[in-house]
Amino acid sequence: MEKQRLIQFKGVKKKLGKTMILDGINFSVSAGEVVGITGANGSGKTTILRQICGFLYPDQGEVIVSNEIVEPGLVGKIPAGIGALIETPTFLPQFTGFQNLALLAGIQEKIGKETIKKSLKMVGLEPMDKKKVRKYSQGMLQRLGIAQAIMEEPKILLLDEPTNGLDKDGVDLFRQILEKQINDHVAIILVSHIEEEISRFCDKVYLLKDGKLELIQKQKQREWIILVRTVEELEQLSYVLTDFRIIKRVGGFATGQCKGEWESKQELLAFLMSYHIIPEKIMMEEEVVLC
Ligand SMILES: Nc1ncnc2c1ncn2[C@@H]1O[C@H](COP(=O)(O)OP(=O)(O)OP(=O)(O)O)[C@@H](O)[C@H]1O
Repeated sequence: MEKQRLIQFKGVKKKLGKTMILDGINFSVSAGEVVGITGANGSGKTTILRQICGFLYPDQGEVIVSNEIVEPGLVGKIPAGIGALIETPTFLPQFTGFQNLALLAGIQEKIGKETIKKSLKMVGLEPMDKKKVRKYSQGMLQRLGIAQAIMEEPKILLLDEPTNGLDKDGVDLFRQILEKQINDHVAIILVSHIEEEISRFCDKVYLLKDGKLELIQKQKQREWIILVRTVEELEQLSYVLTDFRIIKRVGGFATGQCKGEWESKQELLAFLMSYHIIPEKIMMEEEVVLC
């Protein structure tokens, strides 16, 4: 069964000032899919996100969100079902993080206090912290921005440089959140300059250059951890896997790491078994971080 396409760009052209920023853009994002967009500063990545939110409209072509053409008339109001973190999030400085989210949620009247608290906890912020947002660090603001984007359990999530300013714990929490959103079949666009981030999470990656989108990665590259009993087996792995490296032992086993496009552990296991290698265990990188 074909997955539901939640975002579609059809021949979208957009001029800003005298420059043609988007010059015939075509792409789509389905439920549960993560599409990455990368490109130089000023190439127009945020312009794409703004059009999905209805902050800007194409000069030519169509932007279709949840089966509806985005048309003028809703300026400044993000359509229902979209969670967005676009550029540096702005909040009211005299209020706490919780109060800010409660105010934003109050506008839509869709979620209660407990859901807001849950979102804050997911990003590692203490819901009842009395600290005002004006005293937040950049990383805390970014965490609050992510909480705001996910709190209404959107069907579509737009993330512009989401790990900006996050420390290692923040990045780990973000990874867990993204995994959850994918499992919940959210359609996600991730704009990022960080190659590692974009290649790990995205099913497809586009480069935006001179107003055109070029597909530069077709499938998600995940990091896999493979545990085996002997050093000889590690050596065998290094022959059959590209980009294979030996890492610190996990759980007492000889351990290696590689990058690859397998959809599941079973798929990787089948690949290794075709070379008569039977690993002790296969893990995804994030599982090792967690243990
Ligand atoms: N209202 C406007 N009028 C004229 N030009 C604009 C306007 N808004 C944005 N631009 C220009 O459009 C181009 C694309 O901007 P956009 O913010 O989409 O780029 P970006 O790829 O997101 O950049 P960055 O990586 O720096 O965030 C930039 O050159 C910007 O200066």
